[in-house]
Amino acid sequence: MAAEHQNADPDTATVCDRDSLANDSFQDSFQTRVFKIIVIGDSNVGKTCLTYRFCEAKFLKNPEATIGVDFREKTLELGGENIKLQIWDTAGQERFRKSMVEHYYRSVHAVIFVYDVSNLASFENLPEWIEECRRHSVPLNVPHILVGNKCDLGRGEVPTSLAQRLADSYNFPLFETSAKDPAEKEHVDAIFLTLAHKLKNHKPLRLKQPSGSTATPLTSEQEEKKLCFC
Ligand SMILES: Nc1nc2c(ncn2[C@@H]2O[C@H](COP(=O)(O)OP(=O)(O)OP(=O)(O)O)[C@@H](O)[C@H]2O)c(=O)[nH]1
Repeated sequence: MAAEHQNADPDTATVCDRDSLANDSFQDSFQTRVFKIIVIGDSNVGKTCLTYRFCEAKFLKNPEATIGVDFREKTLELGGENIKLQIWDTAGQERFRKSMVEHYYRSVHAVIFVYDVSNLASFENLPEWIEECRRHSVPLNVPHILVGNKCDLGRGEVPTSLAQRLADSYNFPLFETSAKDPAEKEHVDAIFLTLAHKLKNHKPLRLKQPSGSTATPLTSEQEEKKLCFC
């Protein structure tokens, strides 16, 4: 199985949030605060490619449909503090979500909703994804972001004005970008950086070290990579 598309073991994947209190970040052994971000939306909108673009700074060619969940991690240095984003890339296809849905939403710190600007149905389905979050008790006060992906294909199906109206109605920030277009890399980074800044100030530092926090990211090399945006 390719390292970049390894599906997480549900048991392993939930260790970190099982041990953390709801909506509290926890510190890993390197004194880094860890935050869980879930990426949700219809199948094929580019959730995997967006996550990969941010974590690996590349466009993932020929991704397979996500089964259950993949997760990746990236550590950022913000204002002298290490912030680790643990990004849960969830399956859009219903048949691949069933057994995992409860895990996605548990102890989540932020939510990214993705639609495809060239696919109106993926935009029209957003309220259902938002409703699913509510059903699983994701607190309203955790940061939520709306992302229109595939802007390289044009916004013919979902103009910015339409997307902005929906974003305003929920009071979510809106980003439009492309995981494919290398020139959009900074915009993709900006999505995750915006969240990291919000999360950094969101909760006081939690000092307790969770026992057995052995969640395994897709690749270990991501942990080594640190971006300094100070
Ligand atoms: N043109 C274009 N294609 C993209 C972009 N992002 C992703 N794709 C393509 O869209 C398809 C689906 O991408 P994925 O990232 O696997 O989509 P997903 O939302 O993770 O899909 P599921 O795993 O089924 O939920 C692939 O063929 C990608 O190459 C983009 O920004 N522009």
